[in-house]
Amino acid sequence: MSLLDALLRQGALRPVDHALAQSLRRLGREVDDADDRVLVAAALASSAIAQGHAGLDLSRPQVACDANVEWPDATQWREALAASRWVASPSRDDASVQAPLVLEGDLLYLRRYREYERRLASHLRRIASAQPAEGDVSALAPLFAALFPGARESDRQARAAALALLRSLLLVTGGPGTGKTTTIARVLLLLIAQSALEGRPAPRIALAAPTGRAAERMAESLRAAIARLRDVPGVDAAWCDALPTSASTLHRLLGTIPDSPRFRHDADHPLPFDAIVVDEASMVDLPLMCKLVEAVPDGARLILLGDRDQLPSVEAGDVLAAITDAAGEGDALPAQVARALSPLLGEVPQREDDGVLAGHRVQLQRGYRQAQSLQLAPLADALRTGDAAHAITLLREGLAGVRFHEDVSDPLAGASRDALLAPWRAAMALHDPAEALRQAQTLRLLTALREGPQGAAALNQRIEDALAGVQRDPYFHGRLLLVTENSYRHGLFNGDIGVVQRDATGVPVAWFAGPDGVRGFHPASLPAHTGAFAMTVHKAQGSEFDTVWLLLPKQDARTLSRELLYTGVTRARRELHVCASDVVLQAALARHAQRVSGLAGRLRD
Ligand SMILES: Nc1ncnc2c1ncn2[C@@H]1O[C@H](COP(=O)(O)OP(=O)(O)OP(=O)(O)O)[C@@H](O)[C@H]1O
Repeated sequence: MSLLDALLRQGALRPVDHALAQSLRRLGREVDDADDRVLVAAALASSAIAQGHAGLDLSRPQVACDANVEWPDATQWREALAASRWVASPSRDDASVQAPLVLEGDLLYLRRYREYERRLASHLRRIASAQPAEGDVSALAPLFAALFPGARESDRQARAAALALLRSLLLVTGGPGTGKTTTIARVLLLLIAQSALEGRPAPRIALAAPTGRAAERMAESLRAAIARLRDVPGVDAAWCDALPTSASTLHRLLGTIPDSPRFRHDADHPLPFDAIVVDEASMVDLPLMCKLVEAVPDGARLILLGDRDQLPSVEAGDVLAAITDAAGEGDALPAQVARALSPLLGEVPQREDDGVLAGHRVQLQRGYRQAQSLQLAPLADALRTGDAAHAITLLREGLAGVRFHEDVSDPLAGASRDALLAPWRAAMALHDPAEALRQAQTLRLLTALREGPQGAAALNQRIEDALAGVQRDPYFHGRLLLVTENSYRHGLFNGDIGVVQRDATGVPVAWFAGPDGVRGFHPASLPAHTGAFAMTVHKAQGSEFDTVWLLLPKQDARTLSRELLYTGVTRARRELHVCASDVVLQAALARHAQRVSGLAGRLRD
């Protein structure tokens, strides 16, 4: 049996991957080029995209496909591909490729994804190598010192802000509550003050995030940060007034064109902004990040905020991780940059300027948000670093606000059932949509899986049965909804959460938060949606809840990883419940949500 047939028989390929291989086989017969290894590689390069990889790594095919087969030897496989007419082996920056597949080293790409990577790398280099026009930062020194009193004691937030003045491309990475938004509010204030001091118009600033919920949270945090800035001595109220207070989704920022994968803003029609700040950058996939950087005008700043330890984007990507890998830790600065920033930062450790992204990243380390009642940081650290023994000890010994329900596989049965349902029952008693939406954010049951008895779909069903009865109306008062596709017509986006309320006449209305208060829709007119009492950790990215119940499956599953656990627990603000066995925790923490990508290599060269 051919390898292609074996993979198909094991269910390791989707019909679309197989169809690609079949069409190459048909064409290949005509021209005597139908090597099974080439067809298999083509099918796997296609299926790899669906799993979030940019392409197929010939030296590690099992990363994209866990079938039980004997894989070809990587060297011979590469040679067979290099000899095929369907495969181009261009130089890294060659933009003239026509073949459907592209081989670079051990990486085999579908041409389109190799193009996304090539264009993304080239535009990141363009942005990174541009120098902002304003060179001298000394005039800002008094304001800088007022904003960052610890600037000379290696405060990372101060480092990030100072770098933002000098760099067109900056990555600010850090876990939840490390002050990314606070720092950005200060950066933007400094840019506005700089323009004012130099008699220039205030910079045009855009704030964006990959989902509507993340954009809302970003705007909320920024408004809170601006309110605090008004009390800092030396800060002019007019500068605060010039700060942006709303954020949009990336799709809205770039301007979707109905039925087209393209956006209104692109390299030929760049965004009309001087500074573009993108939050939750770990959720941005390769095609979208490519289109974003292409639309960044020459001379504008791009600031990416995110947590690289979180799950990567669902679609092909892990772009933030690749960029941060290429940029290094950022604990030391290239000598020239360190000198230019010394009026603000004093002495800063220096490093060789070794690559186009060196000195373009700062990792914030200290957490500030920690509620007294929730001692999350040690657990989050153990999960992030995959230290299973320590994580299990912490869970068993107890941390404030954290409950370990060891070996519990059904939190809807037994003692925890009422505790779980109580906040949703409380939301059902409310008649004000804004209040009900607020209450809806207080608790979430997060799962690793979507399907199966411990998947989000089945759990939602059971929660809805418990709340409204088996014979319920599908849109019962208090039902939580999760939008699962982007709809520009509605202004509703994948990941948006709504709540159903019955009006005085009993008609159901689904309410969602919007930029100017709540907005109501008739349920029948909504874009695709599901229940939202339980949701996957993937869908919860970019959101936070007062109380999180994290349920792991009874058995290990490929979707489990340290990134999934870290993302899940860091959604909790006040209280965290973990339902899992030690065996599954250990298996999950031994796995990385790794993604195959050539981006870091392209950015390092
Ligand atoms: N240097 C600081 N000193 C004191 N408090 C701070 C400092 N930086 C941030 N905080 C506080 O920590 C909290 C979290 O800050 P912020 O929202 O900026 O973090 P974040 O990294 O953007 O979080 P998230 O990733 O969850 O959005 C805020 O209440 C903020 O006031």
